[in-house]
Amino acid sequence: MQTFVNLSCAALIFLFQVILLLLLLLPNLGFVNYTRVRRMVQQLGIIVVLTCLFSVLNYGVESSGGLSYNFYEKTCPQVENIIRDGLKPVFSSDITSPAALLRLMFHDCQVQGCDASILVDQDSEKNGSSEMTSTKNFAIRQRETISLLKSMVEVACPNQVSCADILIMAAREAVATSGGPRIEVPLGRRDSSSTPSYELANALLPPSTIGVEELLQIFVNKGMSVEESVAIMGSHTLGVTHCLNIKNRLYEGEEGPITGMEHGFEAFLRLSCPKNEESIMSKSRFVLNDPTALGFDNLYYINAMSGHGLLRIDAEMVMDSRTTNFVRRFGSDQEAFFQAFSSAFVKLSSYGVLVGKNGVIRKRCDVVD
Ligand code: HEM
Ligand SMILES: [Ca+2]
Ligand SMILES: [Ca+2]
Repeated sequence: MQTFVNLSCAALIFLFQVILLLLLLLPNLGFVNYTRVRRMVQQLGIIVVLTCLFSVLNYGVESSGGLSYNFYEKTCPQVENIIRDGLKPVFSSDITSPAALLRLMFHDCQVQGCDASILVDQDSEKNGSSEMTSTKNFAIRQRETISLLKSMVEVACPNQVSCADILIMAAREAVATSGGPRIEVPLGRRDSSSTPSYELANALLPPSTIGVEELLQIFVNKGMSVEESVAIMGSHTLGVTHCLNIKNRLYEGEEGPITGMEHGFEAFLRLSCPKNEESIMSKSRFVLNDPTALGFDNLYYINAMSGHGLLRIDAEMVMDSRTTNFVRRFGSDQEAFFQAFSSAFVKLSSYGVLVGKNGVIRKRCDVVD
């Protein structure tokens, strides 16, 4: 879009220059008042230049909530390469790390915006226990990878790049490396200087039981369309869900078949997640989010349509009249999913961020001074 604005402006300005040149060069035809026409064209030209300047500047700021696509151009031009190279050994030593990094990003952004608050390990005197102690953050992993990347970035460009931006860039790499789209993300986030309480995290992170209504409330409030809200749930094309997050759907108060779940799959889940298991194994049992849990593809939608979705939201999105067409389209057109996912990712990662003089650039991601 920004390129489009720039190109249109350049084209308009060029057109006015050509008209002015023609007016200067063409022989005076007598029946046209050239001085008046030239003055009019000049005035119009000035208006076009000013409007263009305004919209180009304005677009850069407004489109991404104060973030920009070339934020570290002068202060740390190599930052994206450092992140990409730094992640290679992480991705190859732990094939499940891309899923963890993508979820980490959502859980940071959902509580007080994408400000790296989730990385802080200190309890705050004012707020009590840190956000990570919330049960909703169960099985959140890979926080230490962001600290590792931060230490690499600090060597090259000290005190310039926020942990919040590093987290977004890492999540973007996670999607791309798993076969998903390569998303251009605007940068310039700053880190929170305090850690929110675990109560805030508890209140803001969605429970595993939400339906379409709550889903739309969460994401439409962040400026997403219904299509983008359905697309961001496609994140569940990666990773796993632990049994404790689906037990309520499988067992609680359910005698008959589970709404929207195929019988064979229901039987499989009951076997994979036994009801009254007391052993230490029970907490670590999990099932795949979709059959290609390491690949970022559109199988999540195809899977949900065949009644193999794990969470209530997976089944409801297929049945609800507001979302069903998008689920179908993403299931049959991966490119459409990738496009909507990319714009949803940018919106999620730009919502309510700290920019400019707000927030800080932390020295260490796990500590606020
Ligand atoms: C708003 C509705 C959402 C709900 C109710 C939800 C719920 C869940 C649950 C229950 C799990 C399983 C956690 C576990 O048991 O280990 C999970 C995993 C995951 N979620 Fe979500 N989620 C939502 C949105 C998102 C969004 C917006 C993203 C990314 C932008 C995301 C990315 C992931 C990923 C990648 C995993 C797999 C993590 C792993 O394997 O380590 N989720 N989600
Ligand atoms: Ca946060
Ligand atoms: Ca997949």
